[in-house]
Amino acid sequence: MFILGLTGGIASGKSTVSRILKELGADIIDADKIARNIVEPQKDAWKEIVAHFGEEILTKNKSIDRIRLGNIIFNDENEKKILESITHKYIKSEIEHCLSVLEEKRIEVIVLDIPLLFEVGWDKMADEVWVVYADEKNQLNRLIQRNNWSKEEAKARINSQMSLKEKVKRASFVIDNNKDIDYTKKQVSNRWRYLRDGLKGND
Ligand SMILES: CC(C)(COP(=O)(O)OP(=O)(O)OC[C@H]1O[C@@H](n2cnc3c(N)ncnc32)[C@H](O)[C@@H]1O)[C@@H](O)C(=O)NCCC(=O)NCCS
Ligand SMILES: Nc1ncnc2c1ncn2[C@@H]1O[C@H](COP(=O)(O)OP(=O)(O)OP(=O)(O)O)[C@@H](O)[C@H]1O
Repeated sequence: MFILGLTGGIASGKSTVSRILKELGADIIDADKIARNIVEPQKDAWKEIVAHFGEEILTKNKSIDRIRLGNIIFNDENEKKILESITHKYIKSEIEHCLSVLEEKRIEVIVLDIPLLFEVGWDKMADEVWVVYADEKNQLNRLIQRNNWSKEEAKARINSQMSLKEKVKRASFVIDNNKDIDYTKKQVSNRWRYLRDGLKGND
């Protein structure tokens, strides 16, 4: 099974590219979705988070208040490290579980959509890595617009990640997501076809 890592910066367009790949027939593992599942009330990660951050980060129905927790960790590097040391082990084992299920189904290519692929060192799991790139201005504007954040809030999130330029340097392939969606679609479908043709050639 060929593992394709898909990453980028916050709001650079990973979900957009992931949607395009799905339309092309790809199977996708979405780390943000897994990160939400593992912190549901009463699960092990939820218990560890509440033990450290306290009940004040819970909503009335006991689920994690993501806005409150985000405000804490994106303004305090140490608290961010603590949250990651709790959640990443659960996220990794769920990804590994998904991979083993898909391996048995004889899926040819699996896309791992992981925002922190390089930061956490999970690029080692991938056979090649695609980075979705948007320049700083587009990334900031799209983030402000999508999340309704101030410029400062958006900048704090962007700065909490490895710089997108550094990710581009480490990429096997870069998708330029600065123009319209059709331009992005063209790059993705061409490279997807190239990848699939190469795999067929190896049969
Ligand atoms: C802090 C939390 C509760 C904020 O939730 P919120 O709903 O506002 O954001 P969401 O989870 O949808 O993430 C949006 C984007 O933020 C960025 N982001 C998330 N966690 C981190 C992090 N630890 N460091 C840097 N960027 C991050 C990613 O680009 C992600 O795509 C949440 O992001 C979280 O639990 N993060 C820790 C788990 C993690 O590292 N997730 C990333 C997937 S590996
Ligand atoms: N080429 C584009 N032109 C205009 N808007 C775009 C383009 N690509 C993405 N967007 C918009 O920018 C925002 C961010 O895109 P998207 O959600 O795909 O990013 P992401 O990298 O998955 O973000 P996150 O890291 O938060 O999960 C969305 O509101 C999306 O609709």
